[in-house]
Formats: sequence, structure tokens, C-alpha cells
Amino acid sequence: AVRRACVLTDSVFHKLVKNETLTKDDKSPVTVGDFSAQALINTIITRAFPDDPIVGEEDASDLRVESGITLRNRIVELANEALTAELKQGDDPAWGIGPGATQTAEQIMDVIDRGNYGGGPKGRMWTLDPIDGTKGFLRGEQYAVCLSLIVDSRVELGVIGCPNLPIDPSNPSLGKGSIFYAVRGQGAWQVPLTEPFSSSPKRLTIPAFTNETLNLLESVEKAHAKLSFNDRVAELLGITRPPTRMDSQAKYCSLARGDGGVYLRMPTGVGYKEKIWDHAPGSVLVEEAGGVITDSRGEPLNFGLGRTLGENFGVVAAGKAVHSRVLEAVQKAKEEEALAAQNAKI
Ligand SMILES: Nc1ncnc2c1ncn2[C@@H]1O[C@H](COP(=O)(O)O)[C@@H](O)[C@H]1OP(=O)(O)O
Ligand SMILES: [Mg+2]
Ligand SMILES: [Mg+2]
Ligand SMILES: [Mg+2]
Repeated sequence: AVRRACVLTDSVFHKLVKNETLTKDDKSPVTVGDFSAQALINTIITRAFPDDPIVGEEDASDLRVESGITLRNRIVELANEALTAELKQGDDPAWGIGPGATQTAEQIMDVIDRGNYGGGPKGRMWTLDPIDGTKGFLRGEQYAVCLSLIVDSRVELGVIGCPNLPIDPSNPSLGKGSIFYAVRGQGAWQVPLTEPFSSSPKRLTIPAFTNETLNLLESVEKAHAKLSFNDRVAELLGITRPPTRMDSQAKYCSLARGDGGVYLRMPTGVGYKEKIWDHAPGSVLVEEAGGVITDSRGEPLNFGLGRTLGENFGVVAAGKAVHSRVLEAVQKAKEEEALAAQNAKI
């Protein structure tokens, strides 16, 4: 499902025109690529696991009204193109894909809305972010197709497709596009996007870092994370390498294979709540690569609270040894901030 969605989003990027993007109520963009990829993946999950609910980012309400007709028609066309594309290794026609698997507009809208599940502490559920990092996607930079399976609040499986991420940053000639995945207890792995089943998966482990090699992975978008706080944490840790900025859960993939040493995401203070689909796949990937992920207090992320992670204390992910040092630096930077705020009041 993730492979097929990556082919879809990559082809949408090259065909995208100006009026194919909407601005949602929270001011974030959503494109025909997000909707059609959610239709595609929800179709496959629904056919393979009919009883499983899905917590998906997008919903079809904006497409069901008069003003959404043009966008809806385009999404139906793109979703059907992706659904009916020829079967590849690993595909099963019972999943509603392959030549002839066309759906009506109504079916496409309904299957997008299979992502409306509210989440919660008990039972099996999938999380889906059809395009994570939509702003990166629109810039032609990093984005990711992100899927996870949660059972009783614990992430058991995470799959992240990164069409624009170099396969090996130290060897650019290998090109771009990988799928990263982890099954709880079975390790973290990387396979090429083009041939995910016929090449042997590469096992990922977070390497050891020194102060010279350590660096931060952080958002491109200033509105998504408090980057000035990251700078202070880096300073406290004695980090000299500049941060690596990239959109989406590609940051978790980069962390899992050692391209960067710490993923630090602190709230900007405007009340934004982090969504479970933005961290569930990445969290199991990092843990299976030998890392630790918590909020900035050192508490585990709680995937059983509903569609969000609840009150926002940020995210800290890193290899085991580095993680405890980062938490200490984060506490120190928070204390400094509190003191400065107090002084400003006086
Ligand atoms: N105001 C916000 N604060 C934090 N994250 C946000 C905000 N608005 C959208 N996001 C989500 O942050 C994630 C990307 O952030 P980054 O790339 O900086 O890590 C995406 O999941 C994006 O949603 P989306 O999936 O719609 O792109
Ligand atoms: Mg979005
Ligand atoms: Mg997202
Ligand atoms: Mg998204």
C-alpha cells in the first residue's frame, strides 16, 4: 500500500497545478495527492483487514460540497489511476487493486472517510498520514507516506515511504526513494522503493556519536517547532555540526540509520497538539533501531488518547546514550527560559 501510494504522490507532484491544493481550517495545505493517497491506502487496508478502524489525517467533507467538485473529480481520477495500476510483486487483487478495480466517486469519498476513527486506548487500529510534510512535498523536498498499526496503545508496525530521500546519503549515485519499516521485536529495516520485495532489506541501527559527529534533525517550518530552543540545546550539548532541517517523518528514518543523532521537536506555544499519525510509525522505527523516544519530560508518548498525543510536551528521539544527555540539556534550557520569563515580568 505504501509503495503504491509513493508512486502515486510522486507522479502527482510532477503533474500538480495551482488549483489542486486546499487550505484546511488549521491553515495547513492539503493537495489532491493527500486525498487520493488516503483513498488508495484505506482501500487496501479495508480489503485486507475489514474490521480494523483507521485513524487517517484527511476527510472528504470539503469534497462532498458543491465547491469541491473540481477537486473531487481530479482525486477520483488520480485514485483510480493508482488503484488500477498493474499488479506488482507482493500485490494481491483481493485488496481492491489491479486492472479493473475502478471505484465510483461515492466509493472514493466513503473510503477516504474510513479514516475518521477517533482512536483510543484499546484494540487494533491503523494510523495513516498519506502525505506527511505536505509543505515539503509542495517544495519538491522531503515528505513521507506514513502508516502504522497500533494494538492496545502500543505501536506494533510502522511503515514510512520516502520517495525523495537519498537511498544512501554517502553515495548519491544510488538515487532516491526508500521504504523504512519496523515490526516490534523484529528490527528496523530499509528497502528501495522501486524493488521493495526483491532486494535484501538493510537492517538499521543508530550508531554511537561523539560531540563532533552529533547533530540535530529538525523541522524546516518555523511554525512547526521551536528552532531557537533547539539552538540552545545544541549549544548546551557542545554540538558543533549545524542542524539538518527536513520536513516530515523522514527525520525519524534519518535518525534510525544514523544520518543525524537527535530528533528534537519542541512546541511553539500556540496550543498545537501533535497527531498520532505524525509519530507512531517513526516511534517504532527508532525504538527498533535501538533508540529511545519520549516527550521533553522523559515520559513515553501515549498513542491511546485519541487522534492526538494530548497536551504537547514535544518529542525527543535519539540513541540510548545520547537521549539522556539531550533530556538533561532540554531541562536546563527550559529552566533558563522560565527564569528569563520571570525576569522579563519583573
Ligand atoms: N502548527 C503546527 N505545528 C506543528 N506541526 C504541524 C503544524 N501544522 C502542521 N503540522 C504537521 O507537522 C508535520 C510536519 O512537520 P515537520 O515537517 O516540520 O516535521 C506534519 O505532520 C504537519 O502536517 P502534514 O502531515 O499536514 O504535513
Ligand atoms: Mg496535513
Ligand atoms: Mg503529518
Ligand atoms: Mg499529512
